[in-house]
Amino acid sequence: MLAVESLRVTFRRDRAPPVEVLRGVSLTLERGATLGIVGESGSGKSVLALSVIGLLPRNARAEGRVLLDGTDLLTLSERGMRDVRGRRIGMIFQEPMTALNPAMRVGVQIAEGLRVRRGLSRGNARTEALRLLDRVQIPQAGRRIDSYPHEMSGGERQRVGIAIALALEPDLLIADEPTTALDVTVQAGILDILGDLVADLGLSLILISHDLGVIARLADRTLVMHRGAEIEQDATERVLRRPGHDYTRTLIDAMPRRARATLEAGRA
Ligand SMILES: Nc1ncnc2c1ncn2[C@@H]1O[C@H](COP(=O)(O)OP(=O)(O)OP(=O)(O)O)[C@@H](O)[C@H]1O
Repeated sequence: MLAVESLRVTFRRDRAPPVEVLRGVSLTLERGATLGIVGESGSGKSVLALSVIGLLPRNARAEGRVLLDGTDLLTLSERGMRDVRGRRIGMIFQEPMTALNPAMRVGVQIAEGLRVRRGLSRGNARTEALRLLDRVQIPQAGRRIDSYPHEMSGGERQRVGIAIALALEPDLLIADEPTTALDVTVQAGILDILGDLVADLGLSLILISHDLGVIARLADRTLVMHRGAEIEQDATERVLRRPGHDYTRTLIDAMPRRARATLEAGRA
């Protein structure tokens, strides 16, 4: 469903030469599949995600093609891209607090997209918001629907972020470091939810993380990035068992001990 072809992104800077931060990256993603993108900070993972959803800053120039079911998103107008964003491609960010309005009850925030973009009545939008909160496993959703973001834990806020993305029924979700701000047990819960959504709803998922342990839990295929370029891209199991590059080996060595133990057990 998604094919990125030779994507180059350059940032213009005042009086300094432009910097190329993506240097010809290509990837493909099948419907219902999960692609992991891993690499250290600054390798270009977020810039790649922003290119796909058309949210690059104004000083950026993108070349290449980003094909969603054959349509090149880089050629769409801002208005055309607004239709794609949310409805076709949902985005989940690292820090859910920045994506949520602190002064609005979470149920209202989920319902807003349902009313404005899916045309649901106020009552139906609330019912659907409740169903979505259940879907992302917020306990006592009937009561929590009227909570404000600050009344929820970090993990619950991220679940609300996922519910907001799901509300528009996208067929592709991009999760950029969705668990980095959370502690390990909460992290596992969020990853389980994302895995269930892919399995139950047939969503495609791009999961971005600097942590190969996170990627290994969910991704069928993994793209390893370094300094804006692809290092390798293959079935996740292959990347983990037979890394084709020293850089990938460094990332495997940096995996938390527990994730590595699971991997070793799988190998034995
Ligand atoms: N608005 C911008 N203007 C100029 N350079 C930028 C801008 N945004 C990102 N960059 C540069 O692009 C490069 C890639 O950044 P990006 O955020 O994609 O990395 P990343 O792999 O997602 O890292 P992190 O995990 O820290 O977010 C970095 O060198 C960064 O400094």
